[in-house]
Amino acid sequence: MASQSPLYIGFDLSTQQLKGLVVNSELKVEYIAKFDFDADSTGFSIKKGVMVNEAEHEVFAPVALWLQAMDTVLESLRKQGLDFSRVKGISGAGQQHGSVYWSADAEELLAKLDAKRSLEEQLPGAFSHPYSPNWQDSSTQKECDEFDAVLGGPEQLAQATGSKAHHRFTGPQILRFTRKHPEVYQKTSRISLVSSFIASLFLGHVAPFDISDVCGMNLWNIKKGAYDEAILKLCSGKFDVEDLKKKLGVVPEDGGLHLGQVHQYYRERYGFSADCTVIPATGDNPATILALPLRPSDAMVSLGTSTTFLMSTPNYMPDPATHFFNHPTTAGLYMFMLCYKNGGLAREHVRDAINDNLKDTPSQPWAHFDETALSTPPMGQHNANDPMKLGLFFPRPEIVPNLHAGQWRFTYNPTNGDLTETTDGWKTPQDEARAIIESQMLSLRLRSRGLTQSPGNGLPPQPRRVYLVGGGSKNKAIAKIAGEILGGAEGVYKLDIGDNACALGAAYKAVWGIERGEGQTFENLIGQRWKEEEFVEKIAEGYQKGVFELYGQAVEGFEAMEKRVLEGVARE
Ligand SMILES: Nc1ncnc2c1ncn2[C@@H]1O[C@H](COP(=O)(O)OP(=O)(O)O)[C@@H](O)[C@H]1O
Ligand SMILES: O=C(CO)[C@@H](O)[C@H](O)COP(=O)(O)O
Repeated sequence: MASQSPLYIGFDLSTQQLKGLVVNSELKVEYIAKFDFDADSTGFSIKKGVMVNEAEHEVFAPVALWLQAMDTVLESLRKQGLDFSRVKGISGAGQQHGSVYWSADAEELLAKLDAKRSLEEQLPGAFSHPYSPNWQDSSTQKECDEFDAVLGGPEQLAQATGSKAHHRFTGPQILRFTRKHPEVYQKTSRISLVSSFIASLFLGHVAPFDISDVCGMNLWNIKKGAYDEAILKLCSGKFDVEDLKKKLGVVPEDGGLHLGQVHQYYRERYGFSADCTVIPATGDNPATILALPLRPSDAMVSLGTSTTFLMSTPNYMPDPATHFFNHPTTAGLYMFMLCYKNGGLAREHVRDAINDNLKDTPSQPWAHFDETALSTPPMGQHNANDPMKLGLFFPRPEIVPNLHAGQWRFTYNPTNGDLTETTDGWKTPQDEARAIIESQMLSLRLRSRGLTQSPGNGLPPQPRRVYLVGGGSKNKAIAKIAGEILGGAEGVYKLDIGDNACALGAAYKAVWGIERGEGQTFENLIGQRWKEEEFVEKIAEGYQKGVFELYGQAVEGFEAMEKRVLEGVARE
């Protein structure tokens, strides 16, 4: 007989899909429902979840699409037999940086939701603008230049807000909105992030921003724990800064705060109980670090379409090349993040070139790529005296470092520091299988090395464990090379939850928000219930003496190579 433990829902509203995942108090997944925007929606001209205006480099999503998705996911959970009356908490994970513009009628429409009708039928009038700018948007170069300048330079902006200005960050997006749609901006009553939009739907009124996700706006002064007045002034454009403050609202510090009970609509339509509580939804990356009791010395690498590298750390060390956010649950901790546009797609290019070269597409499409990568020695050095082969593989413009699309190949001699841009000695595409994995992992090691410490026993600074999530985490060749480069005193692990890390993290956040004892941290509560043997699998060794140190030399060459390429591009 099914247990009658309380249940918790985590919603993941990502670029391409909405998921609803239900766990019990023991953290066991009981139900999952998924709505794929391209495959399952009706009435929207979207591709990969978004619409594009190439001329202005705009990427955006229709908000009504998300309403249709929420109606369908709730219906699907009902059809699967979920007893909604057992659900005690709801939280969520939203794609970061996207903003939702609410109309003057929003609060009334949310409050008066009629259980006989769908959200999609009732809420379109709640938005002053039907679209939400997406994280892939790059229309805000002018605004980013202004943001970077407002406190003196990108370093100062990163120091204050955790990041230099980025096209996708919500502050530059809002400033552009005030210019492109001034009348609509004036008619906008509130602005939500995708995360607080999810919470708003369930509360029946506009929810505040989440303490972690607010750091993806370039507006929040992380150390002061308040909006930065000078930046807000810039962001309000020609409009009143006090009015912008009202549109943004206050930001509660507690990530486990009880925002309120689920709205009557959900009680009548689905059978939620009156004591089901809404806990702040956060960004998808902050939610991902909540998918396990991550320790400050652990690292997570998400190998999806893009690559993200996440760590939880007590050290706030902002830099224009990286991101810091408040930790979503634990005051005094921060989330460190690197976000690359070139991840899975770039690896697929090399994989396809290798398959084409062999005139063979095996049923397991990664088989030749993996075999080639593993039979190539580190940096293609067959002998210790051979130069190291290093490259950058960016089929799409990259964020880290900020470079246009391109491919660059070098050789590097660590003994004398000789660095030459050349394809001499490179066997293409064979050498590229290992080189592309090395390139991606060396970039992570370069940018995270200031945050790692020695795990003891005389070992060099490195993560305690490296956890892999996302589509690429199925690949053991990538895991092996990741361990050789990043280390990991205890090894490289895969989270056994397929591609559901952020929905799971959101559901765990709801468990913690409702069931925590006085002062009990997320790590403590989830740590006590976490079943290591069921939830993670060790898939590769981490630190290996000799090879880790060899890659330490390669990091130096890699850093010099990036610098050389950036200088070259600046001269173009
Ligand atoms: N066996 C595999 N080896 C390497 N990469 C893989 C493998 N299986 C899937 N992938 C990669 O996973 C990526 C998709 O990951 P996923 O986490 O689902 O993406 P998203 O970020 O869109 O949610 C694709 O780019 C694909 O190349
Ligand atoms: O922009 C960022 C992080 O800064 C992205 O990681 C988005 O948060 C993307 O979410 P997905 O929908 O791809 O998961």
